[in-house]
Amino acid sequence: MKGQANNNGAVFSGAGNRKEFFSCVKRVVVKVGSGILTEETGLNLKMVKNLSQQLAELHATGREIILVSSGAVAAGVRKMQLAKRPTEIPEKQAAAAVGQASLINEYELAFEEHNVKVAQVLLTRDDLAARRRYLNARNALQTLLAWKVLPIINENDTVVVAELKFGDNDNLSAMIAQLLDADVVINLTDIDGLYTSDPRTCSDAKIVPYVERITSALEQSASCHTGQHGTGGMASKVIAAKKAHAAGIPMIVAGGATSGVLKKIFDGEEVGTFFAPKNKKMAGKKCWLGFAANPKGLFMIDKGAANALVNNGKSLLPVGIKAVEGAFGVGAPVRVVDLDGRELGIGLTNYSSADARKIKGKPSSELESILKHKAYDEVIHRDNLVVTFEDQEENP
Ligand SMILES: Nc1ncnc2c1ncn2[C@@H]1O[C@H](COP(=O)(O)OP(=O)(O)O)[C@@H](O)[C@H]1O
Ligand SMILES: N[C@@H](CCC(=O)OP(=O)(O)O)C(=O)O
Repeated sequence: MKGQANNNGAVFSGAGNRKEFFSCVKRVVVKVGSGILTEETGLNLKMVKNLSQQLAELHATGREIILVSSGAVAAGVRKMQLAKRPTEIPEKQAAAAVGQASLINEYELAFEEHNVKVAQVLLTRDDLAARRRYLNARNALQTLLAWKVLPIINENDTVVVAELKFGDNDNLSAMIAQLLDADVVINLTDIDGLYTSDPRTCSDAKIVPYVERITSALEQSASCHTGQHGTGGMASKVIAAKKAHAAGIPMIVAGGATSGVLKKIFDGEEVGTFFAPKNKKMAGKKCWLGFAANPKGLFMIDKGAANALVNNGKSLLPVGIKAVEGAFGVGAPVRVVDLDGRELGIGLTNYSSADARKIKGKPSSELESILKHKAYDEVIHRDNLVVTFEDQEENP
């Protein structure tokens, strides 16, 4: 049996055991996409009310719910009666500001009907990249949950610049689940799950009810074609599922418009696509390092070192480093890639980029004579390394 308990006690023990798993789920991140939240005239108020009611029912069972809601840009576009979604960044950002106000206002009104208090949290990638700010965000969100308030999160689209974007809310919801050690991510979209290929272009596509591991073939089957208002399509959901999987958190992609979808999911019905988690939970600090930290440079390593890191749980020694890129100091997060450029992991470096360039390819016994000092044998110690590479078809 493949199962494991997390902090909140939810145990996933394999396909076919959804009911058992969901009966133990305590903390859940629900992500809702733009497509189902908007209609011709603006926000789809019926949908906002319907989802709020379902979420309030879940909240009343004592579960902790974090809502990641898209829809600000789409709502702003409609409110400003723009002919189409703007392509210019200032207009898109202005539309997000207009739309976010309507979005949170409608949620607040809808949740008030059920006596649930909500809070608006707008984040940029930068807020989670710095370790201290990551912990700040976690403390604030945990306080809201302790107060029984339901946080409604979106990317702070109005101020964020391209290189600091989460990219899409699928990704953001997986990172929030890691930040808060949630039991599950439920991604509600305009289609009832992952199909064998994009049903918009392939009429004989079939739904995939269960994904044990995300292979590159599966990634390729999920295209980045979106609905009218979406960002990232199914591709970004699969990438998000991969991040959640690596942290030991399952994710469900399901149709948000399916009647009573959340109840069905919590009753253990086989709706949507269930992405299984890895059978070992990743520690909070490693989640930050692997998925939120902003790498400042890169180590390219040889085959032997790649094998030692990925398959044998070893630290990175200077002898295996072939190239160093970037300018960084001691303690910075650095990406580790193999000779083909595939990311193997991210770690906190014991040596600056300048020193790493001097010692690359050298045995640890020579470090002292080269640098005139030697703090560590390892360039990245195992305890400060997150292996993100997971490809069952081909090991490095
Ligand atoms: N393999 C696939 N299975 C299901 N949907 C897919 C697939 N590939 C692409 N898609 C598209 O992804 C869309 C959902 O993504 P998106 O529009 O970004 O939704 P959201 O706004 O909910 O994030 C679907 O409408 C569908 O056309
Ligand atoms: N932050 C943006 C949504 C970005 C996004 O990922 O959209 P979607 O693919 O619809 O979940 C907004 O509120 O419009």
